[in-house]
Amino acid sequence: MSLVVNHNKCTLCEVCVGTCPFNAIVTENGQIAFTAACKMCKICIKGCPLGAIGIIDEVRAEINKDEWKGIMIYVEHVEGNIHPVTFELIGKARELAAKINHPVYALFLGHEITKQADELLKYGVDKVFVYDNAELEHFRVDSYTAAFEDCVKNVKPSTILVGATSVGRSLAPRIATRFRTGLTADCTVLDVKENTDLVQIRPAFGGNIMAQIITPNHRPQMATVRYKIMDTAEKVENITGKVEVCDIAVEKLASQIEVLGVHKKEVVPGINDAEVLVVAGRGIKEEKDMAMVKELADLLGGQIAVTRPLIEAGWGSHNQQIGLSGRTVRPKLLITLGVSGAVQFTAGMGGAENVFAINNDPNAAIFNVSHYGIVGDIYEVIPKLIASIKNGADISELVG
Ligand SMILES: Cc1cc2nc3c(=O)[nH]c(=O)nc-3n(C[C@H](O)[C@H](O)[C@H](O)COP(=O)(O)OP(=O)(O)OC[C@H]3O[C@@H](n4cnc5c(N)ncnc54)[C@H](O)[C@@H]3O)c2cc1C
Repeated sequence: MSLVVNHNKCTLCEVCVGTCPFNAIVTENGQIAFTAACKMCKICIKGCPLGAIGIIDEVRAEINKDEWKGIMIYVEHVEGNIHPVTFELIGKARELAAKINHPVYALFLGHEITKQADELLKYGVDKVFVYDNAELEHFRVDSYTAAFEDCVKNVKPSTILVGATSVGRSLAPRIATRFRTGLTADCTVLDVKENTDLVQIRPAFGGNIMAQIITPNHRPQMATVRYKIMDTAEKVENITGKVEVCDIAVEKLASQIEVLGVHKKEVVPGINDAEVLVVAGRGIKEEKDMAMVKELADLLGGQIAVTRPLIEAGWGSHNQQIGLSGRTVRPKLLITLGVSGAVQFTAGMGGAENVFAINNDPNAAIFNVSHYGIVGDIYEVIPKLIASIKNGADISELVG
């Protein structure tokens, strides 16, 4: 369905412009026009004093899926230092591409980055499209969107995968809007059908269902994937891929954003990169008991993470929270202390190599996703664990 204006009736009174709650109606070239912000609420139809706005059923143009080929990943980087989520996206793209016999593409935008593009070829990318341009030195979303759009128009990839990072979450919806296509955020599983439709699977309704989303009538298909969800691509023995440096008119990269300066944030090791995590849950009764959790984490050379109730209690910072509304982690060892194992929590820890749960409820869901478990009171078990580590207990098997 779409809205149409009968220009014989319309007198450009602009009542519709004023009544649209989404500011989606504009006067363009002396005519009323609807922008992409239109939500089809139809208030304008009722509000038009001349009855000049109507609705028509659109005949959906059939998409020729054969015209769209390749799985493209967006290369996230800061000054050429490639973010590890990129290699995870390549790993998934290679797996999907092998199923449908498509090539794997990488899109690399920035300035003085062409040399680093070779690094991507080592991971089995068939072609790296590089836009190496002074206008792309800093991440300015309008310039990056323009270059991204240019590449998608020229290459016509069937699927685009972007890391669900701050940059990716800002860029991917803009590209989806430009191509009027679908975008599924924070996918946890991706698969592809024989007809090249991407099966995008992600938790929905607070993690209570796993939604399967497909984009059967549009191309490209787009998904964002969180860091630490997919496996990193293996390096290939024989590099066969190529780097293609792309030209784009400088005017297309014009930006409304002026970068006045760049202040680098101090890099604080986060729970995402920790090899050992000790997770405190609501089984911890008082804030002072966090000292016991810290002692255990320190002895194991690890970091403290928490469940959401502890953030709400103010006992941890948001960047320590694991789960659906927190971080995704993949440590070698994850010890949970008084954590029930709600789906919203376990959604963020599925990739942990060894999960060791301590809980006094033998029926706690956490035991369904743990490799080792102790049914017991954390206030008895943790001091014993700390004492035995201090006495030289060998935990190397767990920590890898
Ligand atoms: C949309 C949405 C998003 C959410 N996102 C997140 C998220 O990202 N991360 C997150 O963590 N939660 C999230 N939640 C909340 C989530 O549903 C759970 O409420 C939360 O994970 C429970 O935390 P918990 O396991 O610490 O507490 P509880 O569920 O209260 O579990 C405490 C556990 O400790 C055990 N216990 C108590 N005392 C002891 C003891 N002395 N010794 C041993 N064991 C003991 C109990 O048996 C129990 O199993 C979200 C919820 C919603 C609705």
